Parts: sequence; structure tokens; C-alpha cells
Amino acid sequence: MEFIKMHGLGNDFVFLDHYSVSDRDVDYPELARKLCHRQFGIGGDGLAVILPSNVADARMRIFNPDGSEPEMCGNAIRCFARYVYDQKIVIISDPMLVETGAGILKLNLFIKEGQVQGVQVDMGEPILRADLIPVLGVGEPVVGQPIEVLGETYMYTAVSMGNPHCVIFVEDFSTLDFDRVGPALEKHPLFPRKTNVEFIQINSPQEITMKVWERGAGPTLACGTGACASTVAAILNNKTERAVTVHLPGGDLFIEWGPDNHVYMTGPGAYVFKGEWLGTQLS
Ligand SMILES: N[C@@H](CCC[C@H](N)C(=O)O)C(=O)O
Repeated sequence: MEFIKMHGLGNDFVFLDHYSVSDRDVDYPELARKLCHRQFGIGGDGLAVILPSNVADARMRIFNPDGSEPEMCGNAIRCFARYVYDQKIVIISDPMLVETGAGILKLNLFIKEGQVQGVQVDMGEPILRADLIPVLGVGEPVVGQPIEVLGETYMYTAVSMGNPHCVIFVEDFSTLDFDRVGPALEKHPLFPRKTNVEFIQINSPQEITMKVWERGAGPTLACGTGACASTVAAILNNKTERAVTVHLPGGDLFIEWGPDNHVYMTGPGAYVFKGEWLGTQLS
């Protein structure tokens, strides 16, 4: 099975080009568990599948390393756009349209001398309704609400970018027990579909620094939907202006919550290698 390995700021993905495959009776969740495994597989923070679409230029399905299927992935969709453009898989519209579990998204590719230099994604409107994020037992908006985890109370803001995010502002990452608090919040009973967890330090009204614990994946070097949700949360808490550079362990994303209520994410998508998977024996 041929694959491509790509990353967006170190958030790495195994891509399968199934656009023209006739037999798509594939167990993608099981494949994701095998392919994403760091020792027994190729290794990745997710499996992204390129598929045809009846309503857009192409369709992206994404799977976490635990086999769960999230609605969207911000870093993968920029890689997806670059690959689809480079391989001429389909004649793309301008802007490019990609069908995802979070709806049909519009993407602008920045191309210089035939090379994709970066991608801007219209991530749509953030979802702030508690029942849609979803978060249980809170009123609207879910901004600066208390949550108890491992005997400590944190103040969180919940935002969905199609997938759920719990954003917590911290003074200093060094005082945070990230490896314990991250997974405990991911599976907290307040979040019936679990949640991604972002810890944010505010650097200035135009800059924030983010550490992320992803649902179904654990700690990653970057999360595009997380950067969007964190920017929205920072604005809702009056901590930043509406255009923000988000510093992530793997690099920077530029996020803007526009006057049209849409969130725009700009960043790169990069190739790592391509290869052939020969099968994985997990046991
Ligand atoms: N890394 C992604 C998000 C991938 C999905 C996430 N783990 C979830 O379950 O919602 C991004 O860049 O947005």
C-alpha cells in the first residue's frame, strides 16, 4: 500500500490517496491504529484519506491514532491541499473546496513559481453553543467556566471548530502538570465526545503560545483547529486582538477571526517522504 508522509508544523500525518481507488471497503480506523503506530507502523498523529466528493473538489477524512474519526484537522487540510494541487488529482476551483466532517471549507493556495508556499483556510464560524460543542451542564457562553480535575480547579473556555476544544489560560507552562492534566481533561465527563485541550500563555495582544493535548492522539507539536479555537477563546476573554500569531512547539500559525465571523488560518504544509507499507503485526 503506497502512502505519503506530510506534516503541518510537526503535526504529522500518513496520507492515503484513495481518490481513484475503486474498492474503498477499507477499515480506516484499524488502518489508522496500525499506520500511526510510532514503532510498529509508519508513525503519525493521524491518518488522512484523499477521496472524491460530489459537493466539493475533493473530500478529506481524518482518523486519530486511536482509530477515532474527528470532524476536522487544520494542519492536515493544508497538507491535503498541497498534495491535491501538486499531483493534479483534480482541477481545483479557486478557492479550492474541500468536503470535511465540519462542512465544505474554502482554501486559498499561495503559489510561487508553481510551488505551494502556504495555505489559508476559511475554517468557518466557531461554534459557541454548549449543546453543539458539546459540553454538559453549563450555560452560554462557555467562557471562563470552572472545571475540576485531579483536585484542582481550572477556568476554561469551550469552542468547537467542528471538533471540540477546551482552552485554559496559564501564567507559566512550567507550573503545569501537562501529562496528567491533559488526558484527564480530554476524558472529563463534562465533554461527552471528549475534547482537545489547549493551554495558552498570552504574550501580547497579537501573540499567544500554545501547548496542546489532542483528543485521540495525546501531545502533538501543533494543532490547527486548536490554534483557531484558542484565538477565539482569547478574544472572548478580552485577552487579544482579532488577528494573532500562535506560537506552537512546531512553529507558527497566523489566525484571524474576521468581521464575517469566520476564522481564517494560514500556515504551511510540508512533505516528509513517500513509501510502501508492507503490513504491520501489532501482536
Ligand atoms: N491536529 C489537528 C486536529 C486533529 C483531530 C483532533 N485530534 C480531534 O480529535 O479533534 C489539527 O491540526 O486541527
